[in-house]
Amino acid sequence: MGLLDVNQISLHFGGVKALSDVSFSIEESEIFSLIGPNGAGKTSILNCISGVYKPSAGSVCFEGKEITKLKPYQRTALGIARSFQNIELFKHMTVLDNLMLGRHVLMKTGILSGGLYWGKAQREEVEHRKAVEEVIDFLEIEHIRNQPVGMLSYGLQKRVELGRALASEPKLLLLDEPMAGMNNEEKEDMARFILDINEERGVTIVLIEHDMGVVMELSHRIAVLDFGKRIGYGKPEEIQNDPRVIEAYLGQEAI
Ligand SMILES: Nc1ncnc2c1ncn2[C@@H]1O[C@H](COP(=O)(O)OP(=O)(O)OP(=O)(O)O)[C@@H](O)[C@H]1O
Repeated sequence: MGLLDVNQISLHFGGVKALSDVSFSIEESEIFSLIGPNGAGKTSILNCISGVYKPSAGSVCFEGKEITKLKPYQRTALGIARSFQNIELFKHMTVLDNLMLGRHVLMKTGILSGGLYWGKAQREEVEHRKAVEEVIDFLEIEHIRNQPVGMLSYGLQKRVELGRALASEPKLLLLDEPMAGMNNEEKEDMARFILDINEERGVTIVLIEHDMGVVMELSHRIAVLDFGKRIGYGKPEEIQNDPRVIEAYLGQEAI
């Protein structure tokens, strides 16, 4: 049993088989990448893990408990956080406020009880602020903490989105193309943050990324998808030497 077990999941949209009988197991503290051509089913898997999609068959287990039927917010509360392929932040709000929203799932005092127990709510607010300030330090975004997110460069917005996911103190972080659209310097920064999140904060990471240099360098293990099927599974060097993977994906990338 791993931290996350995906057991024989299939996902159909009408006649389209987005996923067919896909299984893998992710160990605690791993960086695990999902790779494959466009439309192979990578984002669909992330959606089945985060609860946006319910698989047509199969199950998803987190820390040994089945979560297949849980709603996305219930999975977030268990410690599963994600970033999106297209940035999904509140653009008119500041960096700080966006990160505070990331803590929402951990807040015990609601608006009503906050009114009734003012002292308790205030203490909780201070604690959340402290945790968010720590994420701001970690991601080196002090200088933009009070700026509206919509004013920031694309690379910084991606970093803030990562920060919002981190603010919920996840055990498992799902990253869907965190480096897409970035220049080389921004990519290097993002790769360093992903490594630090994994090594220093002990967060297990599922990464979807098209840059094979980044994938092979960061990943402990990889699953390769093609037309919704798992065609490769193993350590980076095993994947790089797997004839089926080379034929379906890596060879095509090289061309
Ligand atoms: N909501 C949906 N409705 C219908 N078909 C969908 C839906 N979501 C995904 N699909 C289909 O499922 C298949 C897998 O898509 P998915 O987005 O998971 O692939 P991907 O590997 O993430 O691709 P990319 O690298 O382009 O993001 C595709 O054929 C896609 O068109």
